[in-house]
Amino acid sequence: AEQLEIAQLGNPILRQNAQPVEDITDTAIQQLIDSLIATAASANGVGIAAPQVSQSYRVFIVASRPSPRYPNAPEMVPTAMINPKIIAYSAERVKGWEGCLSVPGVRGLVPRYQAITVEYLDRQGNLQRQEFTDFVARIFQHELDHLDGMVFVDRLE
Ligand SMILES: O=C(O)C[C@@H](Cc1ccccc1)[C@H](O)SCc1ccccc1
Ligand SMILES: [Zn+2]
Repeated sequence: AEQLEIAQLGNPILRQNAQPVEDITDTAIQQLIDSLIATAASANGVGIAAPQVSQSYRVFIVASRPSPRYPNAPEMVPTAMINPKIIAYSAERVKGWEGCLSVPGVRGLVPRYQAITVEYLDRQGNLQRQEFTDFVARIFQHELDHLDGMVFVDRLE
């Protein structure tokens, strides 16, 4: 699949509220998912959201893997999450370092819920309900923000 250009902060597409996906079987959506996976891999990302490749749809990829800053992050198969939402979250929030492919060269300490219960449709259209903690929870919240026109620098305390 093709690698797509990543919109940079200042591009209004990053500030829009993305649209829900109506038809998951649409080949355009399936191709978008493949391109998102390829783009995240080539950019060494652990996640990427459709608005970052200028497609204002509610879909993102979570692809956690160990990194120097998060050495015990789980190795995940890159997972497409369509029309995702958080249905429960922990009281406590944890600060952690984040970066963003749309904000190069910037790192910041961002407070995120330590544990979340989420629902999303997978690329086969099956409803998934899962609990994520720590780094994977952080990536999910970072990517969900992108669908709501938010960027991590908005959350720096
Ligand atoms: O722009 C994005 O959405 C990709 C983000 C994903 C991320 C969110 C929260 C915390 C860490 C990463 C990153 O830019 S991907 C690059 C990266 C990879 C591992 C650790 C930190 C940053
Ligand atoms: Zn980002």
